[in-house]
Amino acid sequence: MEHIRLATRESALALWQTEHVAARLREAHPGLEVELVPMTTRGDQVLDQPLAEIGGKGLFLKELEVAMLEGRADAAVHSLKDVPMELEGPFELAAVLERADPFDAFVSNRFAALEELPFGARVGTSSLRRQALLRAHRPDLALLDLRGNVNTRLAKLDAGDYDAIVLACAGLERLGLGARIRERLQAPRFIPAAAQGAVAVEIRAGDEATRALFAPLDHEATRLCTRAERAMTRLLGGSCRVPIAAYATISKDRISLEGLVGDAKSGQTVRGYASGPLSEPEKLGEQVADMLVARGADALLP
Ligand SMILES: NCc1[nH]cc(CCC(=O)O)c1CC(=O)O
Repeated sequence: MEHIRLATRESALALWQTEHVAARLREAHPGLEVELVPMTTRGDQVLDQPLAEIGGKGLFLKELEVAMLEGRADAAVHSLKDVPMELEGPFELAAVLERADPFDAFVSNRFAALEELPFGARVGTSSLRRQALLRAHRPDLALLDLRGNVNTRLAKLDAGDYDAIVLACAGLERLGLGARIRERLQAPRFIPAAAQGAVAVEIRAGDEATRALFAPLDHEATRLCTRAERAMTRLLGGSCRVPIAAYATISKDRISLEGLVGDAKSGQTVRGYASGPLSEPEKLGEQVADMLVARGADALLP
């Protein structure tokens, strides 16, 4: 193969991530011609409704998958966080790149940390997981919906619509906006969404030539951690409609997984934790999912 076309969303973050994949590909295969094929998705178009309400899995994937099926693209680059826990149709993941900062960022023009917000402050986020975690720590806050790409969200904060907003550190840093992070909301206090901070490459299932091109970009530790996180989330019926958090780390030859199920309205949370061998990340995900259910998570799930 001398030429490869990468489907991408048109947001600044998506373009950065796809340019990053393109650069890594050119580095791994000198002489390979890499072309970007930008497009918009339904998730980018419908901005007046919370994602949890638009529903439909893979809101950010469909148009990119159609482009692959119609032969207009050979691969699609996604934030793995936005990829459904189970890929639908004839697709597979060819690579999961090394994860950037997996945590959420507290961003504010007036306050240096979540704990410094005054009683009843207005915080913007439309992620049910972030709402549940914010409620759990600060039941007094007024949580307001906030949609749109990273720059749109920052513009709404700057316009004074919110006292603070919460979004992914990885997205801010990739866009050169790391200086806007006032506090990193780290685990175990704040657990991220499955695969937050990881970029993945999707291809047509069985396309071995394309899969081989991406093999050098795959990062084993990130792949193992995100497999455990995604298995746990999938077993709990996870989508954007439920506040589910999952975060795995590797130390030596063990993988550890922290899981959480919450309720965005009440701020109630159930937590679970386990560790296991590197060879069975899905089994670890299943163990933590079972633990969460045994501790009452099903009462919080729809
Ligand atoms: N849901 C949108 C989305 N998908 C991935 C990221 C950030 C980058 C990443 O997690 O890899 C974001 C923005 C955000 O959550 O603030």
